[in-house]
Order: sequence, then C-alpha cells, then structure tokens
Amino acid sequence: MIYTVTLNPALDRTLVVDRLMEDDTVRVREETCYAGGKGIDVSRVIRELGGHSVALGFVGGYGGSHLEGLLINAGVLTDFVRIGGETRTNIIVKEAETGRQFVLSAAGPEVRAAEIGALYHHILGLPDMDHMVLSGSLPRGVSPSVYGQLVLAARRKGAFVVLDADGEALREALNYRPHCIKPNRHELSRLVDRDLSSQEEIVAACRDIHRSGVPFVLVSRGKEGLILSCAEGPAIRAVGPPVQVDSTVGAGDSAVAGFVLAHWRGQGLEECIRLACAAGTATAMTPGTELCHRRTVEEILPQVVVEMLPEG
Ligand SMILES: Nc1ncnc2c1ncn2[C@@H]1O[C@H](COP(=O)(O)OP(=O)(O)OP(=O)(O)O)[C@@H](O)[C@H]1O
Ligand SMILES: O=P(O)(O)OC[C@@]1(O)O[C@H](CO)[C@@H](O)[C@@H]1O
Repeated sequence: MIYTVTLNPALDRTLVVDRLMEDDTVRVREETCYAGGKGIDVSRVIRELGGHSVALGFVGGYGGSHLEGLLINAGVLTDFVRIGGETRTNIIVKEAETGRQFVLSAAGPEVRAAEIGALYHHILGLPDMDHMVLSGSLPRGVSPSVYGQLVLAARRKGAFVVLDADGEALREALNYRPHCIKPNRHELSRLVDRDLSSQEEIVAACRDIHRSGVPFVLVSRGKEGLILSCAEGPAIRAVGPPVQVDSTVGAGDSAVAGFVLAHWRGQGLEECIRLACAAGTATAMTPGTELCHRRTVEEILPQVVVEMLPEG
C-alpha cells in the first residue's frame, strides 16, 4: 500500500472574480473547493490514475470533517488523526479579466505534542507499508525534526520513502536517508546553498545529495520537465509537450503521484519519470487547484520525451 502524510492539510477554495478592486464590492463569479495539502494532492492524483493510497495526517474541526468528506467522495482512503485545532482554508483568487492568480496560504492550526505522538504511533502500527510519501509545510507546534523521525519510522517498516519538503525540515530529514526527495530548482538551491540554473549545475547538486545517502533526487523544473538523478547510473530527463497552461498549483504533487504510482507498480525508472511528467503537465492545464484528469495524462504520456543524460 502507498501511504501519504499531510501534516498541514488545507481546504483549497478558489474564487473567480472579474477583477480585484479597492473600495468596491467584488462579486465572486465561480467558487470551487477541493481537499488540499501536498500529500493529499498526491493521494487524489493516485486515485485519478487508477491506483490506491491511504491519506494520513491531521484534521480538525468542521474544516477537517469537510476535507475528509471530500476525499471519501473522491474515492480516496483516509486514516487521519483528529486534532483539537481547525483545519485551515487556503484561498486562491483568480481574475478572469487578467488571468492573474493570487494564492493566500493560511498558517493552519497549532498541533500539540500529544497529537504528534498519536500520529507517530499510528504510523508505526500501519500494515503493508510499501511506499510512504511525506509532503508539505509543517503546522505550528511541529519541529523541523519531525520529517526525519517519520522517515526513520517508515524505513523501519520497509517502505520506500519519498519526501517533498523545504528548508530546515528537508535538510534535517536528509540525515535519515529518504529514498527519494522532490525539490524544485529553488528548493534544491536552498538545500545546497548555491544558486542553480543550468542542467549541469542541477545534476552536480544532486550528486552532492547522493553522497549523504539519498539514492534518488527528482527535480521538477516547471515547463522544462523533470530530472531524475540516481546515485547509481545516469540521470534521466523528461520533458512534456507544449500545452496551454492554466494553473500550475499542484503540478509538483501530481509529478510525485505519477512517480510513486509507477514505482509501486514495479515499472522502470524511465516509466516512473514519464508518468511523473505527464501527470504534472496535465495538472498545469487545469484551473485553480484542480488536479489532472486521467484522460489528459494518458494523451500526454506517449508525447513525453525521456532521455538519459551523459555522465559527466
Ligand atoms: N508551465 C508548465 N508547462 C508544462 N508543464 C509544467 C508547467 N509547470 C509544471 N509543469 C509540469 O509539472 C511538473 C511539476 O511542476 P513544478 O516544477 O512547477 O513543481 P513544483 O514547483 O513542485 O510545483 P508546486 O509546488 O506548485 O506543486 C514539472 O516538472 C512539469 O512536468
Ligand atoms: O502550505 P504547503 O503545505 O506548503 O502547501 C499547501 C498547498 O499550497 O499545496 C498544494 C499545492 O501544491 C495545495 O493543495 C495547498 O494549498
């Protein structure tokens, strides 16, 4: 089974307006609400692509019940720990006239130490853990060392662990050797403490990370696709076809979902990065925080160009 962990889930509410204006009523033309947060997005895309996972993490209050209900309706299995605080709502405002999009990300509830302990023990007791995806920002009250502890727990249970985090949380977790991390270029630059722009610089940074015991680094690069750097063997690059982009929110999570699902199915690394790229590209074509559609992913899949990079 694939498990995903979202420590700070969110209801993602997208409001479409004609144009934001000061000192006047701005009417909302359309409104959508999805269960969000990075690990939850991964679970939703895995389901859309025909796979199964269990979404873990913290939910609380009416927002938490709403989020859980949305996931159940979407056919996503859930096994959350309930907390005293209220699950956050993130607001995305899209201006129909200009195409501009504003993402307002809420801090979310404070999580108590006892609640973190409950999640940790819950994870230790889970059966059949093949893959574990740890994704997203940390809620208030949770120390940056938490991902390291969760990586360790999942590794002890024999899982292949994928981590999509940033800053101190990512840096600390590397000591516990997740099998794969998924930074974008900016996250990778922060991690190695130097500016990375060219493909060669990115691959060299990944090589540094392999030396700390992480066998795979999947770097997402927006419309330039993805690079999968492997501790053993050449790096692989995937680039999708040109598409009409609407909103890239959730594209990175969709790429993680494609990679993990293909890996869970036992497919080779080239097929894993191909599905990652197709899912990310298909999500970039949907509005707001809507994620990819299976039919679009299947159309894009054969158009993704996958190639081995020369070893340097
Ligand atoms: N503008 C785009 N055009 C085509 N494909 C895109 C575009 N943006 C993203 N993608 C696809 O989605 C993948 C993941 O996107 P991106 O690199 O933006 O991840 P990210 O920065 O982690 O995103 P987020 O944190 O918003 O989920 C890319 O590697 C690419 O395959
Ligand atoms: O605040 P975090 O945890 O970094 O990210 C949360 C979030 O922006 O990530 C997803 C898109 O990647 C959205 O569903 C959600 O609102």
